[in-house]
Parts: sequence; structure tokens; C-alpha cells
Amino acid sequence: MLFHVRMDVQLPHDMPADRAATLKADEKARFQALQRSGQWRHIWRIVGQYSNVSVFDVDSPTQLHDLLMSLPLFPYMRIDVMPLCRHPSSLHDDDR
Ligand SMILES: O=C(O)C[C@H]1C=CC(=O)O1
Repeated sequence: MLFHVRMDVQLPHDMPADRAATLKADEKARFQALQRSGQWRHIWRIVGQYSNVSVFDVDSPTQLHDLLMSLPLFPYMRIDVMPLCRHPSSLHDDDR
């Protein structure tokens, strides 16, 4: 199942720089593992914002929920999710 996910990150202004750096490094490691697994299929930065739009390929809404909650930056994100299905005119066989 494919999901479009928008994540807006807002770290508290008073978070110590070393704590923020650790969180970002942990997030990057988790993100790259999920990319390698194929579950985090695409990501784009939204220009000028600490935000991204991503496409996830997971087995169920529950799996996506658990995956998002496992992200180190989860407590500092607003997350919006849209379920996707294949467009009938798409030329891409892997859109499902
Ligand atoms: O940078 C972000 O948008 C937040 C998050 C998503 C991937 C990642 O490495 O960090």
C-alpha cells in the first residue's frame, strides 16, 4: 500500500544543540534503513521549510503508523497522511 506523507518538523527553540544533532543523526540512520528496506520509497524537501513529502510502501495502515511512531523526530513532527492507489492511466507498473 502506498501513502503520501507530509512531515513538518519543529524542534523546540530551547533544545540544546547537541541534543538536536543527536536526534537528527538518529533520524538519518533510521531513514536510510527504511529507504534500503523499500518502505520509504521517495522523499523530497519542501523548499524553504524543515518539511518533507514522502511516499511510503507498506503492508498496512498499522505498519505505517508504527513506522512513523518509531522515528526519532516523531515527537517533534506534525504528520499528514494520504492513502494512494494506482491511477488508471499511469504507465508505472509499480504504482499500486
Ligand atoms: O529532514 C526531515 O524532513 C525529517 C526527517 C525525514 C528524513 C530525515 O532524515 O529526517
